Amino acid sequence: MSTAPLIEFNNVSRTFGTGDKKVTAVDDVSLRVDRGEVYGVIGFSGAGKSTLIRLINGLERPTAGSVHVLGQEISAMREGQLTKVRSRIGMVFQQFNLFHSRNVAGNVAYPLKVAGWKKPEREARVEELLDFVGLADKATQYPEQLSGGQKQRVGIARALAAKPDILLADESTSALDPNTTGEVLRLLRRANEELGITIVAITHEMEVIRSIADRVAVMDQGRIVESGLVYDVFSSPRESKDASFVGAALKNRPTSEDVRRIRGHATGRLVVVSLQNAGAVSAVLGQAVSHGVSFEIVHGGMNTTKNASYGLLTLALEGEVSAVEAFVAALNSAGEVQEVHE
Ligand SMILES: Nc1ncnc2c1ncn2[C@@H]1O[C@H](COP(=O)(O)OP(=O)(O)OP(=O)(O)O)[C@@H](O)[C@H]1O
Repeated sequence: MSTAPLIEFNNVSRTFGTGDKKVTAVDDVSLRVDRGEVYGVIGFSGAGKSTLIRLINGLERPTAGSVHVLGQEISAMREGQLTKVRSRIGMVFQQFNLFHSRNVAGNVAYPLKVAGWKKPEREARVEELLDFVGLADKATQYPEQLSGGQKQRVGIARALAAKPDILLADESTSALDPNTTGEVLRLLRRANEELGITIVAITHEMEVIRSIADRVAVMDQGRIVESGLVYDVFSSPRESKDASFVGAALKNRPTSEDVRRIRGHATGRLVVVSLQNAGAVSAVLGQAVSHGVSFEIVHGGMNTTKNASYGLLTLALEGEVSAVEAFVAALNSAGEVQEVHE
């Protein structure tokens, strides 16, 4: 099997407007998404996530750089050539975008009709998909009769219908309540694991990245400020070069705002310790008294990603300078310690 990435961005920028009104929505982004992975992109509103996803299916064109999808340079294609590549990309939307005049089966069948599937094959495929998303009993119902989570499951079945290679999920759970969010995320994860589909999920919700992504890119003002395996990005106590609020929030590292709040009640040396080996860290914390040090946990906690736990604790340490120094050294042997800069 080819090891070429399924999606590759090379120094891609997309600007809108000119002069004073110029906005750089995507700024010199390079990334690659491999076959079979779930790639998450997280950032606040306006970070450039939607523009990035639209560059993948050719709805936007870069102002600079190139975008390759499924081995073809999509950014260099004429409109007419895009149809074929787009037929191999499914998309799930925040607002579901279902056809209200069609029932559930009709919505799922739609892309198959467009792709020219014959009726018997279409019907068999729709049945298979509704089974997969757990809505076999809702085939003849209409979207307005469904809950938000059910609507999104129809959206996912429709996106998977024509057996695409790539699924783009654009804030797929942002319109849902927490319970339903879990249900939809579990379904996306199954689509990846059981059907082998490559997923690119853009979101402002950490929960989405934590539960389904293998790798994550943190986007801020059009740039990717940090990227890597979710576990590595979330568990590293280091601040990124372009320390961003998103990055701090992702890792549960205190922002300067948090530090000001912490300083309202805690004195002492502030350190962040990584909980990659939580048992070892607890053991050291248990020895604080014998070091002549007292500590207060002022920020952080444990979290879980798709396949591991991680966490960062921020501690305020009190005691003689040398005692605190020795205690920090002991902590550092259990989990990486970083000072909190104020
Ligand atoms: N067609 C356009 N014309 C002008 N500016 C645009 C256009 N599309 C996006 N932008 C601007 O580019 C920046 C990035 O927008 P984008 O929608 O990609 O961000 P986002 O992270 O997806 O945010 P949101 O979640 O709010 O959609 C914003 O400042 C936005 O106003």
